[in-house]
Amino acid sequence: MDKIIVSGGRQLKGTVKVSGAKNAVLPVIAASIMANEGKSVIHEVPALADVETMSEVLRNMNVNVLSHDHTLFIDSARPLKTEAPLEYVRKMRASVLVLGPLLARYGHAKVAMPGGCAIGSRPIDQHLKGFEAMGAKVHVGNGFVEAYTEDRLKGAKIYLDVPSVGATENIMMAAVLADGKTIIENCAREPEIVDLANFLNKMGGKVIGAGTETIKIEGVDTLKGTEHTTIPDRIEAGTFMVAAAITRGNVYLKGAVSDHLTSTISKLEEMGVIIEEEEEGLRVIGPEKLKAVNVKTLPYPGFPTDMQAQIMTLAMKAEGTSVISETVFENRFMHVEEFGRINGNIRIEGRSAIVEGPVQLQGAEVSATDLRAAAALIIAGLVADGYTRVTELKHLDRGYVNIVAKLKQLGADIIRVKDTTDEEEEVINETEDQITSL
Ligand SMILES: CC(=O)N[C@H]1[C@@H](OP(=O)(O)OP(=O)(O)OC[C@H]2O[C@@H](n3ccc(=O)[nH]c3=O)[C@H](O)[C@@H]2O)O[C@H](CO)[C@@H](O)[C@@H]1O
Ligand SMILES: C=C(OP(=O)(O)O)C(=O)O
Repeated sequence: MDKIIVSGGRQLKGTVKVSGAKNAVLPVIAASIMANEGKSVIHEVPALADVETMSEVLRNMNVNVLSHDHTLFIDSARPLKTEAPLEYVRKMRASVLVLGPLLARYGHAKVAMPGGCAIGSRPIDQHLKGFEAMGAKVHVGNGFVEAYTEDRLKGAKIYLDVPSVGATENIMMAAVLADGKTIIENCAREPEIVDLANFLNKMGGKVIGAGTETIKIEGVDTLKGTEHTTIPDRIEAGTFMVAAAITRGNVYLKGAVSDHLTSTISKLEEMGVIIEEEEEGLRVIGPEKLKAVNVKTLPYPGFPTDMQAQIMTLAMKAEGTSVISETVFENRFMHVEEFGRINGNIRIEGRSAIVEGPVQLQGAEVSATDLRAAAALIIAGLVADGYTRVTELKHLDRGYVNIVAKLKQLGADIIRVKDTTDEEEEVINETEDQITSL
């Protein structure tokens, strides 16, 4: 088991390039299998475990997927298998995004049923409701969800009970090849939805309204492969913004799109962080003193749940009481216990975390309970006394490209080691020696 060791106290300075967005590229890869002619070429693909898992899901279905230099070449022209087994869904819930494309192209899809996960129960009832409205029969049993239709899917009017990102994507993909018009109401408005709609339209689809509450799709008969560049990862950008702010640093985030980060920028500015828009990205300057803030996570354009743990780290260093409420997932405060280990002063009241600051964080061994908790704990380590050791890095590897190298490039004292105590101790001793000799 690998560990990341961070020694606190360095200000982050310099430039970092934002990678392509995990949550944009995964649905795009899933959608590409609807092409029955031509290859899809996807650029700015982040080198992440989730991208590898999604590529494996496709290969297992007989799709030809090649990866070279941040570009994926996907050829799905030959007949495909229409199943995705549990080994993939267990690694990555986004595997369920092949349901819509397979059902639309082949009239059949069988995918292992994703269970709950660390952050909540995460049902897929809204995805299935959409497929049923389009005429599919859906059967859930023996750990699988299977959807089938003898005729082509039919366009339908679908109202989502919650603006689910995954349900909007799955239904939008299925509807592109359906017969007639589909209207999805109360849909998710995330930039990743817009990116997927752009990709589908380049494949020959007819999708309008992505980015608003209502998406209208006119079904077409066939789709072909196309070329596409993944949008920059707004959550990775936000994570580095917090890292810059907490270390009183000065970091230029090349590629960060301010329009995708409005709520994050607004909350950081409320805390006193200086954010300047430059030609190709954002500059973030951390203040001497941070101010407490109240944050409530909401579907886009509200404050992202995927930034909740990171802003909580910042709140621990801010003067006063911050209230951080999580309304998207019912169990996304597991990092609070880990923050307690490093001297955080946080109590949970219902769906809110009450954060008293500022505290002097103290390095300790902490476990990354989910992807964003991993990033938040690393950020905490940047300003903690001594060494913070972060374990359970499998979550981190799903969603951050080279985070250690990127932070190091900005001046952080950070290293990733294999879990051999000797090696770890050696690294710590060497680092301590270096620091003493400065
Ligand atoms: C790969 C990807 O893009 N993941 C993102 C996506 O996840 P994902 O697409 O899984 O998240 P959803 O938007 O679907 O979930 C939001 C809420 O809706 C509920 N729900 C969802 C579907 C459904 O059929 N029924 C239902 O009740 C969920 O339990 C959750 O409480 O959006 C989340 C919310 O912004 C982000 O945290 C994830 O990073
Ligand atoms: C929750 C997340 O992702 P996923 O939906 O892939 O689990 C995330 O990116 O923070």
